[in-house]
Amino acid sequence: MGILEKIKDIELEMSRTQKNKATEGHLGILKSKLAKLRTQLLAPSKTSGSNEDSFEVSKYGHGRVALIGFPSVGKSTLLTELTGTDSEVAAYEFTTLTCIPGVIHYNDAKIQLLDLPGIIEGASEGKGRGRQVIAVAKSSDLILMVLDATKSEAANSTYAHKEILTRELEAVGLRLNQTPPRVYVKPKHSGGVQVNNVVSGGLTKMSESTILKILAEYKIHHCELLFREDVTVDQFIDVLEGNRKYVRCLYVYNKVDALTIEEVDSLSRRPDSVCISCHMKLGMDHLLRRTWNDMGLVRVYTKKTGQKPDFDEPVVLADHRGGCTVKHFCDQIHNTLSRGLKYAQVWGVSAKHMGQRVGLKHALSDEDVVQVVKDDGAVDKEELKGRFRRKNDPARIADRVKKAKLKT
Ligand SMILES: Nc1nc2c(ncn2[C@@H]2O[C@H](COP(=O)(O)OP(=O)(O)OP(=O)(O)O)[C@@H](O)[C@H]2O)c(=O)[nH]1
Ligand SMILES: [K+]
Ligand SMILES: [Mg+2]
Repeated sequence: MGILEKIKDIELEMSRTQKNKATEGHLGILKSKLAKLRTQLLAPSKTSGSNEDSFEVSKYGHGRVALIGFPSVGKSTLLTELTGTDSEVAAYEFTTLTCIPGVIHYNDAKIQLLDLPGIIEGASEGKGRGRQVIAVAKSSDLILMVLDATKSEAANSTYAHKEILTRELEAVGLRLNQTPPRVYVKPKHSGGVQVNNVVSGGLTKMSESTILKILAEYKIHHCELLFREDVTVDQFIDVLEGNRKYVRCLYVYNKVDALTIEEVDSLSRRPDSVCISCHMKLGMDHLLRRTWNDMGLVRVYTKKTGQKPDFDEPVVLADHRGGCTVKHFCDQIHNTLSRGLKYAQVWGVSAKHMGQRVGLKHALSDEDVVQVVKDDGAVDKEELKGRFRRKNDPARIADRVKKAKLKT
């Protein structure tokens, strides 16, 4: 039996199984099996094995945004509108057949925007060019899920489209607008499974026996588990699979020119949603602003002692877990800068007061001004190491001894 058939079988069994306390463990095992099969499906050594028709284009700029959506929702029209790059637009489906990159210039940053072929239900299992499209989505810092607003309320199909696409992306390990579950697994050689949970109110979404059954499915018999969050079975499996990608997603409803004001109003109130019309050039500024906010890019203006800040060319820092720090800023300018830093002075939102003196760990905010003060007296650690190495180099020692002998 092929992987796809096995997946179908398990999905069928799951749909037939009633959800209650008694079946929780069994469902947990089925979900783990499903997750493992899907991971197998993603493994690169598939029949063709080659990725010559992959859509991968090289990364460019300070971040990458992918346009994901059903055919003919207006992805290419949007790319052309935001970047000026031509991508063929037509009324028929599957006009775009490959990945077309463009660049958004916004707030002195360059953001790579990727137009992609439309995807349909079954994309994660290889329908259409679904797998290649999803691979590009996985490599992005933000996904713009483009939806056709005219197909919304009446048939409720925009809702359906959004759910279908979300399911397709989830099937390959993408998690939209979620944070990684705060559950930690420490494998051990013996001692069985030890469950520590620091969640007030305890774990309400799965029992300890379900946890053990799922662990057994992953052949984990000895480990220390720490739950800092009341997670679901699915989230727990995500932790064990370990290959999930957590990415931000904005839902972009295009073609609102064909809707009433009331309909637009209701769509734009949905979470993480933006209404636009490429034809009427509506909502573009708003979309760019939301894109910028979601990417978490930080602009830092540099300043030299006794001079005015340089507001022309900021250093743009990409989102780092735990924020963009003075260290990230220094590294972006030069890889040795942080070593010689005495302190940095900061003006802006992140500073407690104007010109606050801070160290490398200080987290910077967008549009901060930073002045680096170098410690000229301090000897560089790397330089010291180098000196030590040179001094103790056997060849040099031998050389020194030889010279000393010659003198005497
Ligand atoms: N009414 C209206 N039509 C639009 C708008 N934006 C795009 N369209 C039309 O929608 C159709 C599809 O546009 P495309 O940009 O080719 O859509 P796509 O998502 O790139 O399609 P594929 O590449 O085939 O997946 C074209 O006929 C566009 O003119 C809009 O804001 N309003
Ligand atoms: K089209
Ligand atoms: Mg297109």
